[in-house]
Amino acid sequence: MNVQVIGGGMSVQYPIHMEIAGRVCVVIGGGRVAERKAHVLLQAGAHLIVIAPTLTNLLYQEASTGCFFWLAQPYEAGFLQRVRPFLVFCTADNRKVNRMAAEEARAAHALVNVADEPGLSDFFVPASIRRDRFLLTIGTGGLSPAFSRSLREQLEQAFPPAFGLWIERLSAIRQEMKEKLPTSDDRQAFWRMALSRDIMELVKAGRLNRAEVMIRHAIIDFRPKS
Ligand SMILES: C[C@@]1(CC(=O)O)c2cc3[nH]c(cc4nc(cc5[nH]c(cc(n2)[C@H]1CCC(=O)O)[C@@](C)(CC(=O)O)[C@@H]5CCC(=O)O)C(CC(=O)O)=C4CCC(=O)O)c(CCC(=O)O)c3CC(=O)O
Ligand SMILES: NC(=O)C1=CN([C@@H]2O[C@H](COP(=O)(O)OP(=O)(O)OC[C@H]3O[C@@H](n4cnc5c(N)ncnc54)[C@H](O)[C@@H]3O)[C@@H](O)[C@H]2O)C=CC1
Repeated sequence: MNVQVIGGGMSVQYPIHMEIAGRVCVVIGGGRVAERKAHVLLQAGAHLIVIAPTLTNLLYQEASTGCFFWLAQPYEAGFLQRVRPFLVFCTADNRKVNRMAAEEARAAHALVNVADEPGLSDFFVPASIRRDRFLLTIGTGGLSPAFSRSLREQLEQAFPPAFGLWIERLSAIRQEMKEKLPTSDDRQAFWRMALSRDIMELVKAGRLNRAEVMIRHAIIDFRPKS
């Protein structure tokens, strides 16, 4: 079969929320940047290995309680070939070490993030707001990480903890609607109508019961096309 690869050439990034639970991920370096990357990896359930001669105090405590495996030494060539990780983060404060590790990671078919040379990265880490399964991410294509952070700080308060519970409730109603409305077009029309601004305001105010009642009223009023 003759397969043609079509497209490519655009220099904007593809947004993706990745499942990494149980996958082996390696962070090289144990400083402030490593700490940020490691925490998001641990939250997502990665099997984390950190390779660094020194750790921040917080990472040291976490390593001591078994949150991740700490290889307490400088990065050594050959390690990534043996471990074959899924994701590799090069965050040493040494450009040569990061470059060498990135090259080896790529040879081992891992996806690589290089903290001091964005041009060598397969992906960037966005700023994020998480409320359980709800996840909002912000990126600038590497142009201004400080802007990503500042916007994240400004948006935090617009997403109260109730968001996590709310999407769990929506998921339950969604399952019910799959039975009530058999066609995908009707379900799409229903949710576009039901998730109104009023509902969003109720959720933001933590009034989840009231918001759910309004959605359930919308179910009664909804007239499917098919
Ligand atoms: C390309 C990318 C690669 C990657 O790391 O994935 C990258 C690269 C670099 N960052 C640098 C600096 C800073 N990074 C931050 C903060 C964050 N950086 C993050 C991501 C990313 N940073 C990716 C692009 C994301 C995007 O597209 O916007 C965040 C969002 C996520 C996270 O790291 O977890 C996290 C905020 C988390 C939060 O709080 O919400 C701050 C602000 C601060 O710390 O206050 C500064 C100082 C100010 C400044 O320089 O802007 C430098 C120069 C280093 C140097 O000068 O030595 C490089 C290298 C270069 O640009 O050459
Ligand atoms: N991408 C990003 O978000 C950012 C990237 N940076 C860049 O990231 C790098 C790290 O910054 P910080 O974490 O603030 O530095 P840091 O000084 O807090 O930590 C450096 C870490 O690298 C480790 N290290 C040094 N040599 C090593 C080796 N051979 N093998 C393994 N680990 C080694 C040290 O033990 C230490 O844990 C710098 O190059 C900095 O320019 C800085 C800020 C943000």
